[in-house]
Amino acid sequence: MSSLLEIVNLGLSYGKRAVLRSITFSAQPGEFLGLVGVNGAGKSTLLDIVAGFRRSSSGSVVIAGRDQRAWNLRQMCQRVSHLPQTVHADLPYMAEQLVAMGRYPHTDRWFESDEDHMFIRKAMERTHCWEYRHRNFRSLSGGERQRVLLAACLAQNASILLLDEPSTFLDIEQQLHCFNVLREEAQTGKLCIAATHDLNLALTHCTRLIVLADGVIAHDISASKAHENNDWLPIFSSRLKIGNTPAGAPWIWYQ
Ligand SMILES: Nc1ncnc2c1ncn2[C@@H]1O[C@H](COP(=O)(O)OP(=O)(O)OP(=O)(O)O)[C@@H](O)[C@H]1O
Repeated sequence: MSSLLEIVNLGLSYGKRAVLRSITFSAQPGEFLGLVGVNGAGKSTLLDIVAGFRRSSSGSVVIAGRDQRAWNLRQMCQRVSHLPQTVHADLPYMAEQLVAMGRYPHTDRWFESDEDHMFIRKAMERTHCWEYRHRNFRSLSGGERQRVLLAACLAQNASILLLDEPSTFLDIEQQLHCFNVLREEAQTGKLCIAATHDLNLALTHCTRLIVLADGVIAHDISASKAHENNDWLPIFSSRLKIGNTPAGAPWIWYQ
């Protein structure tokens, strides 16, 4: 199967400090990658580069078989959606208007089409925020805002979803729901990449873990086999242990 995303020898330095070095991996439609690593490991930087918001110092990003720089902005936004780690909370829009912005790459009209409305409603229902579609974004709680922003990403209907800590601010039920929705997106043939600090959410929902450490990919492992080799765990903490859930899935606990 051809790669939807191919990253080759990517590097980024700030002055003399290399934040990312020799990052190389490819990913296929249907994969759900958990991008994990300690604070400052480079997760957001990598997602930002793939989204086209930051320029790498070296290397290349190939999206759907074509160098990222060969796509124009609209074409990029049709293919890649990005949920940033932080969004200004004072955006002066209703929740539904914000989600509608996810449709902009697909429309050249002033008003949204029936199809746009279908995507907007479906996305808001999936992230459980349709009921407050008429609320001002500024008036929503942190978790309610996060659900609206995730809905905007889904409404964009891009083939690659880049999500920077998508479960931030969400209660436990909504964290599980969020990762379930992303897994479902991947199962429809999209590629989801989520940066997260929740290793168990990643292990139980992602297909693969990319572990960043000191600016490089320290481990690239199948989530379902993550317990077969626990070399990657001490990167996070010496207090972590890995075992299995009653259903046989990998599970981490701390001492
Ligand atoms: N504009 C910048 N100038 C200098 N250093 C930067 C800049 N932007 C990011 N960095 C550094 O790059 C490193 C990687 O940052 P990044 O935000 O990608 O980490 P992260 O893995 O997403 O971290 P976290 O888990 O804390 O969100 C950090 O050490 C950060 O301080």
